[in-house]
Amino acid sequence: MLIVADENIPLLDAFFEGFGEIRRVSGRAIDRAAIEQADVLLVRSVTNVNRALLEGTAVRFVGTCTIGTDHLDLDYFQRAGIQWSSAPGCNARGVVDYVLGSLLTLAEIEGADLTQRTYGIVGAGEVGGRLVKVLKGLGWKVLVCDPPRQATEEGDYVSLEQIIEQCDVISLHTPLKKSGNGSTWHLLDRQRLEQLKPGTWLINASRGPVVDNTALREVLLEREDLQAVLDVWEGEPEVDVELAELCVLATPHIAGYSLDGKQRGTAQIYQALCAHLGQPANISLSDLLPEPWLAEVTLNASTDPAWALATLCRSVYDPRRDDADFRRSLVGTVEEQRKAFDLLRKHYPERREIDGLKVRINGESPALSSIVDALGAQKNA
Ligand SMILES: NC(=O)C1=CN([C@@H]2O[C@H](COP(=O)(O)OP(=O)(O)OC[C@H]3O[C@@H](n4cnc5c(N)ncnc54)[C@H](O)[C@@H]3O)[C@@H](O)[C@H]2O)C=CC1
Ligand SMILES: O=C(O)C(=O)[C@H](O)COP(=O)(O)O
Repeated sequence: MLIVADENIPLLDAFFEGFGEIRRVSGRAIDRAAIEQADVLLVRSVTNVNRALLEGTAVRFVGTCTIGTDHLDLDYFQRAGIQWSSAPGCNARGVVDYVLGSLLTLAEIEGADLTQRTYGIVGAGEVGGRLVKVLKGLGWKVLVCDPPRQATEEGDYVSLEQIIEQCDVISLHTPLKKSGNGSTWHLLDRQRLEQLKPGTWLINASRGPVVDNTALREVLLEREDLQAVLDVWEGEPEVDVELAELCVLATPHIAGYSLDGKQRGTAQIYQALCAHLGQPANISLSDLLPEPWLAEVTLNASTDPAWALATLCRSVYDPRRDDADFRRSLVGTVEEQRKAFDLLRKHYPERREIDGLKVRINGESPALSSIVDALGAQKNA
């Protein structure tokens, strides 16, 4: 069996060498010639997999080690009888940690009290659902907009219009659906961006085109009260540099780039391929994932809760480092910037997730205890 795989998929040998030959290719360079003889194609989000790529090849299984599937032509897969799998939820925790880190930075810059804001989460699936749980666990006011879930599930949902009217913070976690019923392309268009409440913080770690980037640039230029955090960009790896400069935090699509999340994505696709081939999945991620570099954090019971929250989040991840690296890369020609975008992602440093962190509290503190619980970190007696 020949497996053609994006070279940026971690643990390729550990999970897939038993299946046959693995041929590594740069994700953006995967073309028909590269996959002509392949039986299995393993990709990440940068490879568009569609009829033009697949028709006439031997590929019968496509795995994407990502949550998002907007780079896959699923209708064509169905028509052509091609099996496929994504990795639902694999890096959702990483995105939650990114949003928490962004909120801490915004609060510091604005001198704002995070406990007094109203949060609007748009899209309450793997990422948004976990984020809602963390924010509610912290005792913060959260509104949730998810029309597809609202149509099929019980729950307290509001409309996007209510989110725009009532929320001080809006975080977007919908998939990108480019057209048709339920399209999320330019979900935040110029009109909706103009309607944002004074002082709104807008965070987009979903897909770039969910926000009209040109309109956002223009609105940010007109309205100094708005603050934006962008991890994803229309047209990435090419980025609107002026828009990036207007953002409080700008990062190169790394919100979900925890080591745990990336390796979990590979493990999920391994399991899906085993199921496709009718084989047992004997390799376990827990045997491969290294111990976190930071095993434990100790807090004194007298620690201020806001300080404790910031310390715990930042001990695991602080998006200001990624923001600084990204801004340094926004120089030179467009081609150089595109390469830099990909290189920052390819050589991303090890980052772990908050729920792998052990926290020891010296003494009794119900306030600190509930913060640790809300973050999903582990309490060490
Ligand atoms: N920046 C990054 O590194 C990452 C970005 N992502 C992006 O985040 C997206 C969401 O991820 P998950 O939560 O795992 O997906 P999911 O599929 O579990 O949840 C998406 C939710 O959005 C809802 N939704 C769909 N259309 C909507 C609309 N118009 N308004 C409000 N809600 C709507 C769905 O009903 C669903 O509940 C992914 O599709 C991917 O594009 C995911 C992981 C990492
Ligand atoms: O899982 C997703 O969806 C994401 O957005 C991934 O974090 C994207 O990572 P790459 O596939 O672009 O490396």
